[in-house]
Amino acid sequence: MNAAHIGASGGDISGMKDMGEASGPLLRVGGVTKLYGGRVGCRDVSFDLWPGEVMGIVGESGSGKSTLLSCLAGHLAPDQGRVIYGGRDTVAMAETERRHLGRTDWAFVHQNPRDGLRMGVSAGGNVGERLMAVGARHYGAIRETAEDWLGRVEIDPGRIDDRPRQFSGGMQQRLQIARNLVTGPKLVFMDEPTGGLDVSVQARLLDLLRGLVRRMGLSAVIVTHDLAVVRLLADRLMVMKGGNVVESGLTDQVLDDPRHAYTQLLVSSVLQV
Ligand SMILES: Nc1ncnc2c1ncn2[C@@H]1O[C@H](COP(=O)(O)OP(=O)(O)OP(=O)(O)O)[C@@H](O)[C@H]1O
Repeated sequence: MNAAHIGASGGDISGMKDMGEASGPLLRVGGVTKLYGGRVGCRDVSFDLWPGEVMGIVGESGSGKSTLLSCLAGHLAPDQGRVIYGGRDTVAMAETERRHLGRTDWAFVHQNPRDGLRMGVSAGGNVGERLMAVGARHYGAIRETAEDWLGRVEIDPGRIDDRPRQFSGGMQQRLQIARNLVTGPKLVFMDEPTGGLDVSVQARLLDLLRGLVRRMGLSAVIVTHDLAVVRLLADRLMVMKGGNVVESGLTDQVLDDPRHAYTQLLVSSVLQV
């Protein structure tokens, strides 16, 4: 997907004229740096994300994946750099505008479904709430859409009135995905979406995610330490180490022919498991 664009991303996003145009990148990340005191969270990260493209970010624990994702999604203010969406720098945006984007154009899937769901609200309420946040008002239509979405994420629509805590971990994660996707976001951030689940549950979730991403033509940035996740979902890959991107490229290319010694180690350590 978008192979013609691969490699077009670079460190310098100044002087680019097509920011925000329909034919241009959906997200332009330039020189994003976040320090925690003297410690590097992430340093000078730049890339373009094109419509319909899935970018995977991999690396060992502490490599800076979550810090970068938080900076991109506006949960954390970078010390330097720009995150251009729709022609506007979201770093410089007012908090209220960023929150609006979070309801309309963006979605964020947390590793722990408890961070992305309202545990005291029914499954249908969790999905319906997002629709209401973007203006839906008709109760019958909201409930119908919620039922449809429960089905799409393989949850029995008959359980629409159950609370998430009555669901298994895998079901909770699928409900979180339904809550996030029901409004048709343009860009989805995912932080270890299959983390903390049993292997068989992970496989089913991955399969479901892959289907949804492809069918909806979603653009996504997915953080994971699991190379199987990026192999299945990501068009392109960035490998992080010590807060820096050490290698990037088409997923299959990077995984099948890793250039950087660290990526070679990551790939070979998976093969040895
Ligand atoms: N709130 C914080 N305060 C201080 N240092 C932090 C904070 N959050 C992260 N760091 C440091 O920033 C670096 C990158 O951490 P980060 O959590 O982004 O990595 P990660 O690749 O997401 O790791 P994991 O896979 O374990 O979540 C690490 O050295 C970490 O110790």
